[in-house]
Amino acid sequence: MTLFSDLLHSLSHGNHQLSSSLLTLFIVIFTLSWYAWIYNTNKSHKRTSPHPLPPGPRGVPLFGNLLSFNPELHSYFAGLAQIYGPIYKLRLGNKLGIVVTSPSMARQVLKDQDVTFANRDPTEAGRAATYGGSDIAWTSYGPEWRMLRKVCVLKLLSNTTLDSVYTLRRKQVRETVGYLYSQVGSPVNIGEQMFLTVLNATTNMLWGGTVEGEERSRLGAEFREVMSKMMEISVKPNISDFYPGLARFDLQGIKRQMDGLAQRFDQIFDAIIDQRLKIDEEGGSKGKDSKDFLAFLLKLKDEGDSKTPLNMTKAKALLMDMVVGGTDTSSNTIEFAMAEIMNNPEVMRKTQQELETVVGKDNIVEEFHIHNLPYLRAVMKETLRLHPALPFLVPHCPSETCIVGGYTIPKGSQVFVNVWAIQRDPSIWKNPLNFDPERFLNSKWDYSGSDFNYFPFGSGRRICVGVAMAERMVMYSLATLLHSFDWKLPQGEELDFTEKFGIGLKKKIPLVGIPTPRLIDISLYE
Ligand code: HEM
Repeated sequence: MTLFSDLLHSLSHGNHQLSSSLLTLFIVIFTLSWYAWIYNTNKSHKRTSPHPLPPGPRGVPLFGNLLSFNPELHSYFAGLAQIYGPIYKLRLGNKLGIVVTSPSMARQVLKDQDVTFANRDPTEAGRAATYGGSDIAWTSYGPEWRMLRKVCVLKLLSNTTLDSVYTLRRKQVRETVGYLYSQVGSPVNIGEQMFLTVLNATTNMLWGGTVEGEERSRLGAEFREVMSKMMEISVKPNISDFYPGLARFDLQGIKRQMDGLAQRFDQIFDAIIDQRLKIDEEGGSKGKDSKDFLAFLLKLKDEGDSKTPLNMTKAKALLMDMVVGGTDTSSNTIEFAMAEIMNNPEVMRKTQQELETVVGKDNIVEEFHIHNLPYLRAVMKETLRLHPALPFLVPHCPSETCIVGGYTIPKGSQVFVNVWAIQRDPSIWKNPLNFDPERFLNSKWDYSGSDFNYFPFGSGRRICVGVAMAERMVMYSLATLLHSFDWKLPQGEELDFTEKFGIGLKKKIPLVGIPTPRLIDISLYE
């Protein structure tokens, strides 16, 4: 099944059933406009630049290259790079896609011309989910984005703030340990448990000091439901993204569905914010003590910078980024790491040995321990080399026409940097498909994005804003899972590492493992 057959399927089965005559009319109009678009881009580009467009596969009228797309885009794009080279173009309906697959091209995009490429072209669903694209991930480079980024880096996701909300993360991780202990000897879906752990830990950090008890569980469950529906919709190929002229018709009803979910999400936020303001008004000690991201944001909103104020909509969009940006990426990384560790008994042994030395078997892992676990850190780095959560980063979009690798990249193109393929390139990495954490022990590679052979969090101005939180959450969860339990596969099952491309990269077949307790004192599981 190709990516586009999904799209045609949803068109014909969507709520907006198109009559065949209307569909024919659209096809005729858009075939003509597609030819006009190709003619104009080629002509204007030949007139203004001696540099050609990058090479690329021939497309068909109207669809461009979309019809031949394979849903596993990360490996499909890597395969095309073998034919067309480290930079090539794809026609995505009426849009131009540029795929970059070498460290030198990535450097030109993310470092040498960082400012030009520091923009985004939000999808219709992404825009609808984030208050019209008012969050960090979709806002284009400029004063608004700088203000949001500053709030995140200096206030919400700084080490000081993350330290101050540690108890809110810890609470969730300890609950998960308790749950796993109750499942000892039975198969557990590790990815699902980690998704819930990270999501609950994140919502705890967002508003965990504001709502308590049953109310928190109820809001958490509703939030989870809305989130998972949003993710489901976000991965559907949307005709409005490939033919912006058609966006206003929302032919598949994707924007309408996302608007509905965003509204539900907004109501949850409003309820929590009201509660928070009520606590503040009452002036009790609870309000003063409840340090969570919401408390930080509301304080910042009042103190804000007058030129680019942080209004309530942007504050909510920021909270949304924390959840969407942080949950799937971190939990998929933990799941892949666990799969690789379970597949490599020597890696499991070394990891547990390190934990025994640093934490001891009569103690539980605390987050501060992670600074003294170099081997586990190397395991996380190696996991992100082989399985980067966002294999194309978040696509970049040049604000003006520019030259990369001697080719013209027109303003407004969608640029996909295939970090997945670069981090598996045999000309860069020895035995690239082997899981070998040792290569990261005492190595120069880190998450700063300064080396274009290894940059799982991106590089330059748009580098992931949540690196510090991701590192804490992934390391702390892995350390806890491996310190508290031994893990084995259910009888007769084999590990499968097939990856599935969606909002990010995840395991196609969920990892199921059977936990056995390692600690003698059962009170350490409470
Ligand atoms: C293992 C976990 C994670 C990985 C691998 C990851 C990776 C990335 C990557 C590759 C980008 C795009 C960089 C680019 O476009 O050049 C990104 C952007 C972003 N990430 Fe993460 N991320 C992770 C966790 C998190 C967490 C925990 C948060 C927040 C709490 C977060 C928030 C964001 C945001 C807001 C952006 C957009 C930044 C911008 O456009 O300025 N991420 N992330």
